Amino acid sequence: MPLTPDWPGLRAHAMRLADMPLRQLMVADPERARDFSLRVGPIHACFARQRYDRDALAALFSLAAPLPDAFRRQFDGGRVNRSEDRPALHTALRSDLGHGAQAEAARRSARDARDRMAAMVADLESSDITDIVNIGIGGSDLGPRLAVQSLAEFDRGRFRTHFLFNADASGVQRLLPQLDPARTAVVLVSKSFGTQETLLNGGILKDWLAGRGRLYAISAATDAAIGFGVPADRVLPMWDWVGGRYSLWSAVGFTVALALGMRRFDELLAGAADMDRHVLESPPERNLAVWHALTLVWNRNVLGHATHAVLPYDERLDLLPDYLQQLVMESLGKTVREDDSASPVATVPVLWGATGTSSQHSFFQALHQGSDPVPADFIGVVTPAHRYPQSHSAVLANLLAQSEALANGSAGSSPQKHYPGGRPNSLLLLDALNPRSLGSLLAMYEHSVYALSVLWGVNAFDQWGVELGKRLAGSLLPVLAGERPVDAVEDPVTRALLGVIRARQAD
Ligand SMILES: O=P(O)(O)OC[C@H]1O[C@H](O)[C@H](O)[C@@H](O)[C@@H]1O
Repeated sequence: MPLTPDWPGLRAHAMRLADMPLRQLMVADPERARDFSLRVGPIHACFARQRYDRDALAALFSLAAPLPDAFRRQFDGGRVNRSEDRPALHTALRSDLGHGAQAEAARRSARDARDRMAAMVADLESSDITDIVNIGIGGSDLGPRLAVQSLAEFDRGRFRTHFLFNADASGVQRLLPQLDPARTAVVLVSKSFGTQETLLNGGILKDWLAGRGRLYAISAATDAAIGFGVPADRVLPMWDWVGGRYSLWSAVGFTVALALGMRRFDELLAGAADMDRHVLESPPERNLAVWHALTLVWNRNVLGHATHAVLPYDERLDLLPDYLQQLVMESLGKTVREDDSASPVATVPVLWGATGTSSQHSFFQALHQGSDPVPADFIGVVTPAHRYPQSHSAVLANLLAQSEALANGSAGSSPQKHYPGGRPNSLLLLDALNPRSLGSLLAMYEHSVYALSVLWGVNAFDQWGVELGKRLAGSLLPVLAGERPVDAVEDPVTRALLGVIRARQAD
């Protein structure tokens, strides 16, 4: 049963704790820092700075009853994507925990694709190709770009990698002069092979290659990719049972494998598989994804916080907030439940964020003294990959200080200098940032998102909300190209704006 606004006792707990300073919760329960923490593989998670105590937490965990079965259903290939009547078997791309024919068949396809991908990586390595251009958007871009960027220390340097994602061709214009078409491999990543941005950039690059270099595609629409001009033996598969934002673990990670090598790519998958096992086999109270999801429910539905920040204290994780925005907001940005009823409770918070320490010098003022408390996930890395220990100590000191300051606040000498505190946050500390720990971290968020979708009763695996804008853009394209008159546009505001654009372009 999805959540309803009258969950037993939760609001009563929240009211009981409403006036209690977060600092007081620590004083009242000296074991809290230890007991509100969880270690899973390379991740130490700390929930001690959330606005709940043991009794409230116990009540919150009572919501987790449906989750173990729901996880099992997803891993086994149950049709958890109800609106499209499909399973969501991204877990079969990296672990062998799913039972039954569906999961087994998915694993077989995934293994075949991985082996073909490994052969293609080896073939490219022994070629004279120097540059890889990955073209995709959303789930066909953010995962590979995040992995390549955040794991740059593991890049073997065999290829230079580039990413084109936006319809805005400024990126293409800047990139092409740096490349030699004869030594460039273009990788088109598109599950649907119908995405406007990808086809636009792909078309430009295909013309520029003019038969030189190499063209690859990763797609579930193999025929469309071949029709576009990609040789059949250079098309790697995707499947309708993997959502774009859950697809890093598939051949969508081709560019990651080219940058880091297959061994590192397999480590990324192994890290995700470690988290899969943890999530599937741990009881809710010791289950990191469940605890993470319930904490979000507490902050969103019980305390009413409308936004949530992700604050990685490591510049290599610069793209993580963007990646999680798609994962969380595209999966959970829905208010109609799977049975078509309207959700009686709020669902996804606006997720946003940026790396510390730089964001401390931009938006942290509002986090400390703004009118809306913003719950946050602080993400830190214990051991750096560089040889500047003083800098790293500074980063960790700031991470710990900000988490503490937001939670505890401080009485000021004047109202202007008063820090109210009471701003809840969690910490996720990775031992080090490497393929395995990144895989575990991303998989944890995936499972947390799925748990939330079960609790809210929404489908985490469709994204109907993005279609209307695409349709409208498609109908405006001929007008902008001058093939249809502006007058044919129905909406008066769009019509007026098109008039302005036309007039300016004619100047
Ligand atoms: O991989 P593609 O089919 O090109 O899709 C790329 C992206 O575009 C769509 O608009 C969806 O909102 C995303 O979920 C998807 O990842």
